[in-house]
Amino acid sequence: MITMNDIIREGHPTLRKVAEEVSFPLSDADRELGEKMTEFLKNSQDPELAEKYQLRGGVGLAAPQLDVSKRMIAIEIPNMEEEDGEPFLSTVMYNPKILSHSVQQAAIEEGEGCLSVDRHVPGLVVRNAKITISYFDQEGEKHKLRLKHYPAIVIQHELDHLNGIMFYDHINKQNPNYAADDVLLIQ
Ligand SMILES: Cc1nc(NNC(=O)[C@H](CC2CCCC2)CN(O)CO)c(F)c(N2CCN3CCOC[C@@H]3C2)n1
Ligand code: NI
Repeated sequence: MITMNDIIREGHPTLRKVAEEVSFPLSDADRELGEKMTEFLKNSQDPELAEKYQLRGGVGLAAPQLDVSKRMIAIEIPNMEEEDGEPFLSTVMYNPKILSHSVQQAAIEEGEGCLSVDRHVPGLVVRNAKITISYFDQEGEKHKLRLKHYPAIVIQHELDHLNGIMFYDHINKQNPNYAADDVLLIQ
């Protein structure tokens, strides 16, 4: 199983690389890696397992964070309403791509963190509020998905990792908490 030891930290060159597209049919390695990434996120959201294996909570994970420079991300966004309900979005996306996005921008009010960053970096990370993405699933089926607000932000954070971008690259140097007044702040 993936633990924090498998996650590379800022300063590791792979985090600044543009990752390579995945080819289909998936190799066993790429298939298995996707499954392990999902397993990590689920474990990290289980209080007992997170405690037992000292996992930091995660709702997304990108292959470059495991020193695998491939365009694949795992997303595990729980259902905010009922606790043990079906997750809002639980999937591994291969070769994800933003097809279009809103002019409207949004940011998580308390800022972002990253499993590859062992420090708190304060500041607003302004992103597109709505995105339309395409991606391939494990079977090579192409999907198109429209997302907004919190899930859209999570996906953009992960897509950044595939292009060697870290969340703090987006933070305003002069005034980290600056956001134009039309930027939607998300709890
Ligand atoms: C927002 C949030 N970020 C958590 N961590 N950071 C991450 O996921 C990084 C990616 C996120 C940082 C901001 C946008 C994407 C990982 N990244 O570095 C991958 O590139 C959380 F853990 C978390 N939640 C809320 C839901 N909760 C359900 C119960 O279990 C705990 C869990 C905590 N929400
Ligand atoms: Ni991250």
